[in-house]
Amino acid sequence: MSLLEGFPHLKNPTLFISSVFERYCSLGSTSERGMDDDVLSVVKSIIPPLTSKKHKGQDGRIGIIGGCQDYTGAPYFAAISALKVGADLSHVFCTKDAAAVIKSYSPELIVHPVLDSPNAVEEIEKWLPRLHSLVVGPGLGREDLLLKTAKVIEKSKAKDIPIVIDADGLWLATQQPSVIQGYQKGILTPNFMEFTRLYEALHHEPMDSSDYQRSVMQLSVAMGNITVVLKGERDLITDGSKVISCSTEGSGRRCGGQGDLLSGSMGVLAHWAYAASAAGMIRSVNPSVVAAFGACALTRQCNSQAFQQHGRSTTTSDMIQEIGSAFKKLFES
Ligand SMILES: NC(=O)C1=CN([C@@H]2O[C@H](COP(=O)(O)OP(=O)(O)OC[C@H]3O[C@@H](n4cnc5c(N)ncnc54)[C@H](O)[C@@H]3O)[C@@H](O)[C@H]2O)[C@@H](O)CC1
Ligand SMILES: Nc1ncnc2c1ncn2[C@@H]1O[C@H](COP(=O)(O)OP(=O)(O)OP(=O)(O)O)[C@@H](O)[C@H]1O
Ligand SMILES: [Mg+2]
Repeated sequence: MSLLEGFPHLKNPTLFISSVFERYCSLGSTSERGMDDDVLSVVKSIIPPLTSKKHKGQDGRIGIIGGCQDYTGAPYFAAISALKVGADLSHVFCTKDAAAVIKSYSPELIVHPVLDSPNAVEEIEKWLPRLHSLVVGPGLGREDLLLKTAKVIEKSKAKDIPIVIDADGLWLATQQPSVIQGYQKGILTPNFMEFTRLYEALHHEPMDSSDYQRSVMQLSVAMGNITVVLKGERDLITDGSKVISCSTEGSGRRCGGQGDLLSGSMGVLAHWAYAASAAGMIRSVNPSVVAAFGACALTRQCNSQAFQQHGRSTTTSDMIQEIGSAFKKLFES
């Protein structure tokens, strides 16, 4: 379908983008394919052009907070995915013993072994003015590091930086919802278990598993209308006003690490979406929702492409190899 079909009166692309989004949000589930196309067109509009006029760093300096003795893969997957999506620099803030391991996976990442140092918050705070967005949680663990992380989140909010909270960052949000509650540039990306824990902590009752759309909307509202992405067979995305779903075809392969690819990608897209919004290129659309949809579609497309080649042996590293071509197929064609 032509993008302007149904909107012949709209000449202004900004208004057009707002309108397709409104139309998407208010439709039922019967024409999801067309709706996906409409939201994808909004995502396309936030992607910065590649020009010779830019300096290194302008398309994104992303920080990942996570990486401890047990988990080194998760922060690596998130950080390398951010680079592969198009960020210029990707920083990982992890513990000392995780740092050497993460560095050895890739020379492309900047790795700061600070998380378990006594002045961790100050060490990370130094970098915040140089970061465009933060992804908190992949491979962070659930121990005392969480307390330091809560302080970093507070400092980042004060600087108005988009913050994606995933994995063990969601454990922290479950213990202490106020750390992110009401912060409009915050995005939560729970899997089913993480969502259930968070829902039950906030609502003090079991979740109604017959109506996930309602539950995800309720959670977003309880969290002060921040954007929540419930990952699953269809990813449900809401900022508490409407629920949109992403059902880009993936595969039946559920290897660990796909969520890290998702949160790392979302970190970059959140920066781009908020930059596009600040420049007046998108209006009446929540940039967090746009970023969330883009990252979900991309992750699922990577999964589908990797599965076509590797079948049951597909791993997250295979999906990361597909980021370039999946991005091109979804957003640049
Ligand atoms: N290679 C790595 O280093 C990886 C580390 N990871 C890290 O591992 C830590 C724990 O993450 P988890 O995702 O395991 O945390 P959770 O405590 O949320 O565990 C989820 C568990 O629930 C199960 N589950 C998921 N969906 C379900 C559903 N619909 N119904 C029933 N059970 C379901 C999963 O099998 C998993 O064991 C995090 O720090 C995370 O970042 C993961 O990101 C995976 C990759
Ligand atoms: N049943 C499913 N069908 C298709 N895609 C799915 C399904 N479940 C999850 N996904 C996709 O996989 C991606 C990661 O979701 P998942 O629930 O595996 O996250 P996670 O448990 O946090 O992963 P990780 O192992 O990285 O922590 C999401 O983009 C989601 O769209
Ligand atoms: Mg996860």
